Amino acid sequence: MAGGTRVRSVVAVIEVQELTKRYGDVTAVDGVSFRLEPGVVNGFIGPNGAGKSTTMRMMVGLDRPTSGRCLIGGRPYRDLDAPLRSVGALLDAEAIHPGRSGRDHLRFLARSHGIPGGRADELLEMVGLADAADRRVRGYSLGMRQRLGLAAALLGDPAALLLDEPANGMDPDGIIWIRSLLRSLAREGRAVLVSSHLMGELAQTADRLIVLGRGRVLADASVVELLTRNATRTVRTRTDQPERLEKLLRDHDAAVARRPDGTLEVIGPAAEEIAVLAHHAGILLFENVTVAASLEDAYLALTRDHARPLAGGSPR
Ligand SMILES: Nc1ncnc2c1ncn2[C@@H]1O[C@H](COP(=O)(O)OP(=O)(O)OP(=O)(O)O)[C@@H](O)[C@H]1O
Repeated sequence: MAGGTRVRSVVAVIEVQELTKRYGDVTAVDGVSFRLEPGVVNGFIGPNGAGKSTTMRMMVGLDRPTSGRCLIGGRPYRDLDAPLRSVGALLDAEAIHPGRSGRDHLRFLARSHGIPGGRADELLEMVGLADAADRRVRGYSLGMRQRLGLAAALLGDPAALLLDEPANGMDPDGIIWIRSLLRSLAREGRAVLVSSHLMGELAQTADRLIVLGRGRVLADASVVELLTRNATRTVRTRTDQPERLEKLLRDHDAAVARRPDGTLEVIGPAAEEIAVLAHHAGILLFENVTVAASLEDAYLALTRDHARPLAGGSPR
């Protein structure tokens, strides 16, 4: 990829400071602060309507904050000398002019920013659109538009990337491709912010996760920290005396749920402690395993009470 080895002149640290956006009675973004460092993939995750897109739009000056600011290498986006070299953004893949070909779209953007036209062809190749480059964007699928949007975001070889749901509309191969692309962009020293409302899309890609709910940051931590702090360890235990074991565990302050097949799901004691208790009580265990805590569980636990009621429906 272009620019991988050269020293970057643009500082990629991005500081979002107390950003707030109100639309009438709705506070879409409510005092959001975070910092993006070079070389890190930051997952920006939250339920529908949490305020991810609005935050990202404000970061590049597409929406005006009610209060707060975003500084890119110490300056607001509008004051950057070469914005496309500082921040590449994919915010709305549908916004591309439908009558132009993919190649014309990129060449037009390149020309208006003083970037050589050859860079457009290089990027079309990289995002897998070389064969479709001369077709009108009108005929592109959503996944193809996302690829074109990504190429546009990368035109200026930017130090930071803001990508709003880039995997939306991509096929499984596309999703795998985008994961490895984001990792390699970060390895080259770029700061990456990538949003999704699906933890599965970010779990294997992000180093850090910024979790948003109802316009507020609920967590900003590394994937490992988030897992240890928020996921609950469960032990699955099977015995021929489930009633006795359940009572014994409850007497030792464990939370126990009995499943229809008779296995017990235990929250509290570790598998070793359960084995020792059962042994002393003369209860035989057929199975006693720790069920790995998933990032999805941690995310759900965090956002459970922070889904925004969506118009015409109940809170999700
Ligand atoms: N132009 C607007 N006018 C009025 N309300 C808006 C506008 N843009 C966003 N909102 C509201 O702000 C809130 C945050 O929306 P936003 O699109 O930023 O959330 P999101 O986290 O990106 O959601 P999704 O995952 O669904 O894309 C929502 O309640 C939304 O309805």
